[in-house]
Amino acid sequence: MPLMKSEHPRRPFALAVVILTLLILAWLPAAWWLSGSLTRSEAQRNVDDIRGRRVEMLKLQTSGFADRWRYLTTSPEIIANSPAVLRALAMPTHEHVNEANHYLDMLIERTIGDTIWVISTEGRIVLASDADKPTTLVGRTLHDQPFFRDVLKGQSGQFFGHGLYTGQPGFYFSVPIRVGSDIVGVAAIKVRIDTLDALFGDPSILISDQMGVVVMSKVRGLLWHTLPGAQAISPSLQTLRYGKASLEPIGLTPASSPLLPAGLFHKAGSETPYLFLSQRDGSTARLTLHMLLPLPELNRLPAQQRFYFALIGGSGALALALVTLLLTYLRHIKRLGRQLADANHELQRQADSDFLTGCANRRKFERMLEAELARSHRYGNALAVAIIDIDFFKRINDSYGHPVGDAGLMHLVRTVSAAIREGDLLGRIGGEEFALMLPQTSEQDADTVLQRLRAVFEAGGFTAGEQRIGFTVSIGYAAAAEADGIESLLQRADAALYAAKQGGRNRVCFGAAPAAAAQPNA
Ligand SMILES: Nc1nc2c(ncn2[C@@H]2O[C@H](COP(=O)(O)OP(=O)(O)OP(=O)(O)O)[C@@H](O)[C@H]2O)c(=O)[nH]1
Repeated sequence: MPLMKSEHPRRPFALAVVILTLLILAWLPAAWWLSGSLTRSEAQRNVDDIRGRRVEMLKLQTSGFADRWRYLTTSPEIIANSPAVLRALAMPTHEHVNEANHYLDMLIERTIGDTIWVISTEGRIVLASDADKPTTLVGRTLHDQPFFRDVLKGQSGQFFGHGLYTGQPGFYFSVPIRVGSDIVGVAAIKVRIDTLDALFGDPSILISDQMGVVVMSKVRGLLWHTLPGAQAISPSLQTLRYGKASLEPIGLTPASSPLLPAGLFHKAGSETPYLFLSQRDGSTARLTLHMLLPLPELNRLPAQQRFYFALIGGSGALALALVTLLLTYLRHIKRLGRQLADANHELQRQADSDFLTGCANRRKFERMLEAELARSHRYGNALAVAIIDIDFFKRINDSYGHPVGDAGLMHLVRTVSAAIREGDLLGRIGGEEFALMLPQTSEQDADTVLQRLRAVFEAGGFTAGEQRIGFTVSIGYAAAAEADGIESLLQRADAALYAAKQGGRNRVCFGAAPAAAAQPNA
């Protein structure tokens, strides 16, 4: 029997690699999903944070703008009731006109407006905040402009349009100037889109009018474009109000990427997600402030997901590898331990066995006899020991050769082993000398067993090649006495064997104990 089982040492690790590969294949999709949801929730947190801050900012901008707008819209009423203006209209002397122009100049400074005009009922500008400037429109006629024509008919309020002479777009606020029930003129104030632009430092802010058209944006590409949800405007009205026959939509579509938080937009032609916020104040009911903020950092979400995947997937795979290898290693160590124990057991068996016949050798036989003799002394059990020796064995060796002699020895072991009980033990204690231990066996029982054995050898034989070879055995035995150690017991059996040989061989002799020694359970 080989000392170690010939298991290939790499096999458990090959199995571990297969298991690990399967585990990693199952783990990777889970890690990808995990990294996606981690990226998404982190992006959601960031966007919520930005949205919260930007909404506050937009509210502040809107309320600041609304204050200025309110003052702008109430200015025409102040002008219409100004004594200086009324005086200049009633009595347009050089002095009254100068005084009124000076007043209008002071007033415009306090608003975000660009120009104040007082227009006569014929539509001619008679007073202006910029009357002393070369670019002034004093003396020009505005009778076709809605902010004059409609106001003269009794309407008043806010108008959007393009300057008749400058072509510049802007908002006009105008009211009729009354003396008693008569309309004696129109007070108007204009604020240019450019001026509104300059009010806002933030390029992400834009303003739309009540039609949903962008009327103020620092980003030129957005100006005069329509926002999502804008009203349909007829081409004629578009030309009249905005000086354009067609208005393009701004091109915002809701962004739908699995990694992006909800509520973001894409602008046509750009991959960058945008945050779009709107804020309206009651006093600027016809204007809405918006914030269109690009969030380029969100373009990195796929890269971030890949990074998390590398991190989560990699560390998970590493942990799986370590656990799998550790478990495999522990299993391997356990298996090696088992193999070592088996090998030790086998070594012990071989150390205790006779190399030729496989029965117990002298060392083992004496150890077992020692233990059995101690048991016999402790419990008073009977114990018999016999020594069996082949008669004229030398002749077999000499006649047929040593290998045939060996076969004879093996025949003896086979024959004796088949004839004895399970608790009995046969050991080879010399060249062709065997000892037989018979526990729980009295002298008489031993005699019976040994006589039968002797007879079996006498009648039987073994085959070597073509030959049938027989031999007889001589047996000497002794029964354990109280004072016996294994030496004295074996000595008596040996002396009995000697007697059997002397007595003519092929016989069984008993080696009685000295008279003083009592024999248990004889
Ligand atoms: N084939 C073989 N022969 C062995 C072995 N061990 C001892 N012998 C032989 O056993 C023989 C013992 O011879 P002797 O002691 O003269 O005894 P015997 O020929 O059996 O004669 P008696 O015992 O007096 O009947 C010797 O020739 C040994 O060489 C062994 O392992 N194999």
